[in-house]
Amino acid sequence: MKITQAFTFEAAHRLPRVHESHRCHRMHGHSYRVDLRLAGPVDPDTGFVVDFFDVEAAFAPLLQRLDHHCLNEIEGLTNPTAENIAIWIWNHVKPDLPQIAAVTVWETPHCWAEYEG
Ligand SMILES: Nc1nc2c(c(=O)[nH]1)N=C([C@H](O)[C@H](O)COP(=O)(O)OP(=O)(O)OP(=O)(O)O)CN2
Ligand SMILES: [Zn+2]
Repeated sequence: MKITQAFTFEAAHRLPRVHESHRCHRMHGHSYRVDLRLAGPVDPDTGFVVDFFDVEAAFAPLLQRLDHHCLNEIEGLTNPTAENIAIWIWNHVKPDLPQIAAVTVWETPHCWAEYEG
């Protein structure tokens, strides 16, 4: 069974590795969405793979580090592409949510990166 919980945060970033003529070289912001997908058996007692409340609690400290921050200033996110943000979230959330199966980072409603570990 797979379950997914979505979160949103606002953040600023710039992409230091693109050419200075690329508009994303300049500081700008996005309303990000993060989907955490978890996979595993349904517990016959609870009916849950994982309680959504537990997913929320596990992700809360990371959300706090991301929301209304400049992503480039976060350790491990000096090049904060959607791909690198997805990997960073995976690496930080995996110890508390071992059932994690995919992290999807939506930079805009049309562009996203999905990491499956
Ligand atoms: N593979 C990737 N390509 C790009 C990434 C990325 O993370 N991975 N990131 C960017 C920039 O961050 C850029 O800001 C993306 O936003 P954009 O698609 O330009 O959308 P905007 O909302 O900023 O612009 P509109 O076209 O006006 O909606 C670029 N490439
Ligand atoms: Zn951007």
